[in-house]
Amino acid sequence: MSEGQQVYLAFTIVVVWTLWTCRTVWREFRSRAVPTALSPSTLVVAYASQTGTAKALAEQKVAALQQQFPEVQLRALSELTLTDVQKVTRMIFVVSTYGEGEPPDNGRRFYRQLLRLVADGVNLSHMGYEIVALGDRRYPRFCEFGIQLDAALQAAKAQRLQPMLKHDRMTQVTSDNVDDACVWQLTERSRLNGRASDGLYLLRLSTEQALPQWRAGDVLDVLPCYHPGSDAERPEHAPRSYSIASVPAEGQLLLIVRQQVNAAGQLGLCSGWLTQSLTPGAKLLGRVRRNTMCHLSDLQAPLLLIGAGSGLAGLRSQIAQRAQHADAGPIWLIYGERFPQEDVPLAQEIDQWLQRGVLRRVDRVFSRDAQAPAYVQSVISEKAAQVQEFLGQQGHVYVCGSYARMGTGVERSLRDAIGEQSVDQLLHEQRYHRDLY
Ligand SMILES: Cc1cc2nc3c(=O)[nH]c(=O)nc-3n(C[C@H](O)[C@H](O)[C@H](O)COP(=O)(O)O)c2cc1C
Repeated sequence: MSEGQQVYLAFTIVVVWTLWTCRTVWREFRSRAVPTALSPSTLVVAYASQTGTAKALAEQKVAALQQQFPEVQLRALSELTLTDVQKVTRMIFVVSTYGEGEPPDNGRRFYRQLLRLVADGVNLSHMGYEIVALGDRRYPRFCEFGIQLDAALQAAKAQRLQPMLKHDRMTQVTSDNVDDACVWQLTERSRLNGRASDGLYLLRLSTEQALPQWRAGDVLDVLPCYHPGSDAERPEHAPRSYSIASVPAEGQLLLIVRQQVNAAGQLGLCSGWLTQSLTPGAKLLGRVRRNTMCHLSDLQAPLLLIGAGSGLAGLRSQIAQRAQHADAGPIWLIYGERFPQEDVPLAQEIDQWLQRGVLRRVDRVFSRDAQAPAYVQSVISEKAAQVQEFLGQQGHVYVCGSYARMGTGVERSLRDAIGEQSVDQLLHEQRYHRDLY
């Protein structure tokens, strides 16, 4: 081969190699550049979901529609703007209701924006829509967000293509097939507080079946007052949900259950059964329910855990998950109870985690402390600058406990402490997780 031919060959190889690399990079870029742009022919299935049920239903819908509508796209409402909506001609909304008839966190911004545009006289008459609303009839405002969203879309002159479908959580769950539920055995139950009333209990459950692979943040739906394997008929009670307090790597499923007692002194149906009637060794039927909005994938990011009472369950599972990873990011735990002497559940374990460095910082506060009564909200307000510094740009907030007694107060104090915009950003970037009941 002459020198000229050699140079030509080398040149050709370099060009082909460069083109090939560019093609590969472009393909990779394109495959990652989701979501793809919306066009008038795109059918958008948009969900707003707090604990993942509406999201899962929306995913099922997209899978079912793919054959008929190849251009179907799944989006969280938080990923959509009104400009997007003005581009498409057909949408299906799958939305749950949260709080006291409010939108879930990832639907709030979109809804606020929609209301603003409606007030400005926006016209969405080019768009047809359907709403699938998820709710729970035990709440006074059943499926309220679906209803409000429908009213706003009507006011914007969008066309309702189907009457709204309302799913009641209880009928949905009870009519589900419980065959894929797991039979659990209560191996141990211990009392976590020393007070005469408001017993808080740790339940250890094991199973002879393969251990389900749940994730921190998931929930166990328990069928109350039913002993699997006995001849007794299955009672007609709706399952009760409990945040799972452990991770599968621990080899057991832990629950932290508050014994509920009504004004007449009667024990709560499921909590009374779990904390009193059920004897160790007895079996129960429970199914793990995925709570995808409470799954934390970024284990390196700072994590601010806030909770009170039995909310410790959800917080414990997040700590246990990070305890499995040597390089996990820092955790700051803020936990509230009532009495400093009697109410320090899992004290030993938490202190060990603190010594091992799994927890960076722990603040315990007590609302009935004679010297310094305080709620978790007070810690956020008093340590506002430290909260802001701890969270930085990547930090996640995880709140677990009673919605009425704690959830709304925590959000208010966070907004005061780190600013409206930062909290909206946390919500938008799905870094604010709330497992509230
Ligand atoms: C704290 C809290 C508040 C709720 N408030 C309502 C409500 O006001 N109205 C309603 O119909 N359902 C309410 N629900 C029930 C949920 O909408 C229902 O469980 C739904 O299936 C959850 O769907 P998701 O997992 O997609 O968020 C509430 C649930 C929780 C945990």
